[in-house]
Amino acid sequence: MSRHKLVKNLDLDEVLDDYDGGLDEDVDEELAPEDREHLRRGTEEVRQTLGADFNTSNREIEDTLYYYYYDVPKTVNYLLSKWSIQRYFRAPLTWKDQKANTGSKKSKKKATEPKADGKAQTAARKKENRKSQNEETATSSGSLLESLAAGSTKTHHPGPASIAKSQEAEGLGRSSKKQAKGQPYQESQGRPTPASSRPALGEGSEESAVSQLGDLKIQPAPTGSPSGFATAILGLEKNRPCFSRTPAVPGMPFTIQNVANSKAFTGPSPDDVVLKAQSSSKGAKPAPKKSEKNAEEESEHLNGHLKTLSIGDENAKPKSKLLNVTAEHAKAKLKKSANFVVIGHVDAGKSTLMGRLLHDLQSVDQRTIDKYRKESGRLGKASFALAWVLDQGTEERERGVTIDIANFQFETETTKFTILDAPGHQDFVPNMIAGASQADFAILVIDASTGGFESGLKGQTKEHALLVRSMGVQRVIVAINKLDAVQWSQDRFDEISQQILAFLTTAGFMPKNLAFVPCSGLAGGNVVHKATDSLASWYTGEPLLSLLEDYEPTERAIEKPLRLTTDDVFRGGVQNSLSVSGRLDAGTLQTGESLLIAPVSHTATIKGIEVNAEPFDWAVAGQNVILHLADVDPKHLRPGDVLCSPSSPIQSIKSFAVKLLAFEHIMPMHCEVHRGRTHAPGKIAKLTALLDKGSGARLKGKKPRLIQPGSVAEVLVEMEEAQPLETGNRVILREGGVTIGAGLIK
Ligand SMILES: Nc1nc2c(ncn2[C@@H]2O[C@H](COP(=O)(O)OP(=O)(O)OP(=O)(O)O)[C@@H](O)[C@H]2O)c(=O)[nH]1
Repeated sequence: MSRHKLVKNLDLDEVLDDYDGGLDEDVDEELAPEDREHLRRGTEEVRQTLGADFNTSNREIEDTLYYYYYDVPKTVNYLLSKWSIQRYFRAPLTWKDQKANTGSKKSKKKATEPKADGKAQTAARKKENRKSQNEETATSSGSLLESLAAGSTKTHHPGPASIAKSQEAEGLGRSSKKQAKGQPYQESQGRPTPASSRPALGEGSEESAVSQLGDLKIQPAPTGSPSGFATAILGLEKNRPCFSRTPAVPGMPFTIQNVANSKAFTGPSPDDVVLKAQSSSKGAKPAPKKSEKNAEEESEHLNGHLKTLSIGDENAKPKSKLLNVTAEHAKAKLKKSANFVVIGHVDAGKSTLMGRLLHDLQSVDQRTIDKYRKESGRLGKASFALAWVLDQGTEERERGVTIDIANFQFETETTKFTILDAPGHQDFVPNMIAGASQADFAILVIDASTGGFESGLKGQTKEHALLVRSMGVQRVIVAINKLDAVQWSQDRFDEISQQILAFLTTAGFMPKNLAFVPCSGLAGGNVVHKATDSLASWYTGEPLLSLLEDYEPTERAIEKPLRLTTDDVFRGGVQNSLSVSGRLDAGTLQTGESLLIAPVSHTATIKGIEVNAEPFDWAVAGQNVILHLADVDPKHLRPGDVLCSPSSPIQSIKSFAVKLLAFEHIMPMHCEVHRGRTHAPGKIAKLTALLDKGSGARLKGKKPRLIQPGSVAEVLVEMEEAQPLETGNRVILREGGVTIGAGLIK
């Protein structure tokens, strides 16, 4: 994960408090040589992107880079947004202005507080900030409205304070690095064989999966701890008191329709700021153009109106419409939707393939791709231009490696798809697990180039396939990629298909749920359109896109008790100081409904719901949602928490029996228990019994002292802290950066 993604956790007020007009001297001193190098290179890149005419100081660029953890596109976006706001209001605006105007109270406070006691100040501020968060959001909107009212006389524009506040509300302002570590509350910034012979995608036997997995000869995963880099960014530290979260999907995971297109101006335009404030006020509408003659009279009239306007108490308890959600869902006849995870060994071409898919579907325009081509060319990585559509982080781009799950939505005539592009590198398997936990099916990308397939087999190809199967994924489209690199050789395709088919069937996948397509993400053959290269004419089957559309939705657990595992916690905008995202695992929910947060047992009320970025009154199992919450302190919510109904709560448990497929030798040992995007420390306390791979029955004999890789067994896992887990949940056990087993809680 790129460092800037952690910045979502930061608190603007805290930074503004501390901000003295440049990088603090102590921060400057703290900078490691690589940070200084990041700053230097980032500043050069920002200057190049903005052009020689763009008027800003190096200091300001450095500050912005620092805030965005050296993310150049975000820095450019911020500076451009700021520039457009300044131009709009024709008043120079600096962060010093922002600070002076947003917090004279704070400035005074700061003057009287000794800087030496920074820690205490920070803690106090955090407490105070949390307490007054909602109040401040409303105030910021209020001050903007007041400015608008005054502005209608054409003599007064919102001052920098309002702008700064609205920037803050929209995540445009600076934040502090300090709060990044371990703070749960975040500021949001923010396909086979020819068609005739290809088997149809269908259902597989769930029970047989774990047992069939047992027949496998599992390639031992490379041993050794994750790199320092991975440990730092994945938060793999031991002894955390509760589930810690694998790094978040960048931004708000299920609202971004087109990340690439949104990059140019991610901040709101001045018009957006004004319109948002107008629309959030009760009944206020943009005023029509007025004639000079009655402008004054009308502006007074408008002032009167605006004085009566107020932003509603965002914590006011929303009323439930008491809908029968199941009936509403049946009535709505929604387009089918599916999440798919893209897996495979590092550099198999996963991101490039998805970039190609989006490009050919025109979800990303040619200009953006050209820009990426130019920028990646400058880094000597021109071949990664398509991958950049999904790999948005600076480190990801510089290293040419996907680190975190990238999330992207697109729509065809028949289906709304969410891509979960998983990292292939072994250090980032936890992120791949996070993606797989939300997937309906998988695309397994295989590098067909000479040596590429073979090294993938030794690497993550098999581990990824086993992990997705262990997590309940039954359908796999095998994209045999980079065929352009082997002259679209049919022999190569057949050889790879046979080997992968044999492996996947042994791993518990049913052949009817597997499909194979020869393709090239880089050249574009058989992705959205059929390959035009004459060397590929032997393939008469469908391109990848058609295979995606063949997906038949499975039955969702709508009738079961509500379960939503939160994927992200963030500030969802001016009116929504606390929002969460995630996929509904089971049940239904509606606006006004009360939720119980597990494991903390606090309640919250649903103030608003977004499904695939559109407002809805309800949502059902299987949908990706954003919930805007009221009646809850942000400190009670962490990514990975489970939201449920107070009438059917999930229990938090400290130990559980799990039917486990061993990936490695297993004995009583420490392990990390991964569930979706979270993981927590625990231990395998007891090896209860070896199980028959076919029937799952306990094998007679002594209790095992060691479980061999490939065996299926029942083991007892004990957690350091109670966690919301229940029968039927799937968990992955890892130790020292290696997956040791996966299974189903009994
Ligand atoms: N010849 C050829 N090269 C490809 C193709 N697809 C990807 N590549 C190259 O393979 C390299 C890795 O591509 P990525 O898309 O980043 O691979 P990835 O699987 O997403 O990598 P990670 O997510 O980091 O595991 C890049 O240099 C691509 O240009 C292809 O179809 N043909």
